[in-house]
Amino acid sequence: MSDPTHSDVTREQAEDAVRVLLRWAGEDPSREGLLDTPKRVVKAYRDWFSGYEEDPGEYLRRTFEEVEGYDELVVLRGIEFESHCEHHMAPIIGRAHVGYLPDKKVVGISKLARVVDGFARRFQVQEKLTAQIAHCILETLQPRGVGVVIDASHECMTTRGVHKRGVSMVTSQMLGTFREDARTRAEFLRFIDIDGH
Ligand SMILES: Nc1nc2c(ncn2[C@@H]2O[C@H](COP(=O)(O)OP(=O)(O)OP(=O)(O)O)[C@@H](O)[C@H]2O)c(=O)[nH]1
Repeated sequence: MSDPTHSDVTREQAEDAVRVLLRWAGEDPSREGLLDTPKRVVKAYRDWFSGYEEDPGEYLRRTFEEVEGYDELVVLRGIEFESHCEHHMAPIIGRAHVGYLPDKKVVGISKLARVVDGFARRFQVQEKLTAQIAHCILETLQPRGVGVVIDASHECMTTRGVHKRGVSMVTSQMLGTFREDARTRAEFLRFIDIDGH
């Protein structure tokens, strides 16, 4: 496990910060059950926040030329993701639905899920996450339109704060034809049928 390339904080310092939080909560970080906890937490953070090491747009650079004639809607729905809210550093668990109307360039479909993860694995606000995914696809793939809908639950309001379970937040970002043409947008929304998930 290496330190993030952009960070000026070492792994040892990050582990010390975890020990401080444990002590602050009333724990003894030197008791046996907690000895390896700082190491585990830092490892988990490298996983949860690996998005800072990525340029998600890079996933969309390789396109399929053989399918250049395809000019209808492409939708990947129900992309599970895990993120963390930047307010409480609590998990955001949800699904993203991503569609685009190609203009010559078509990508490998898994790359849309990689773009979602690249932005989700950072500290986020759901509206920002939704917009970042849509704008990244628009700028890199230059399709005629992009639509992103995210349906997610925020642990900052289920396990703490207002303690409301079974609540999900839905956000959408429509760009290009998805914004301008009601029929394209309606077809996308019909395809994703978010209540069906
Ligand atoms: N719009 C939006 N709000 C979010 C998101 N994630 C967390 N929040 C909200 O951010 C707000 C932060 O409000 P504050 O009043 O500063 O924080 P707080 O005292 O912890 O608020 P409570 O959660 O109400 O206890 C809360 O209302 C959260 O529910 C998100 O992705 N989008």
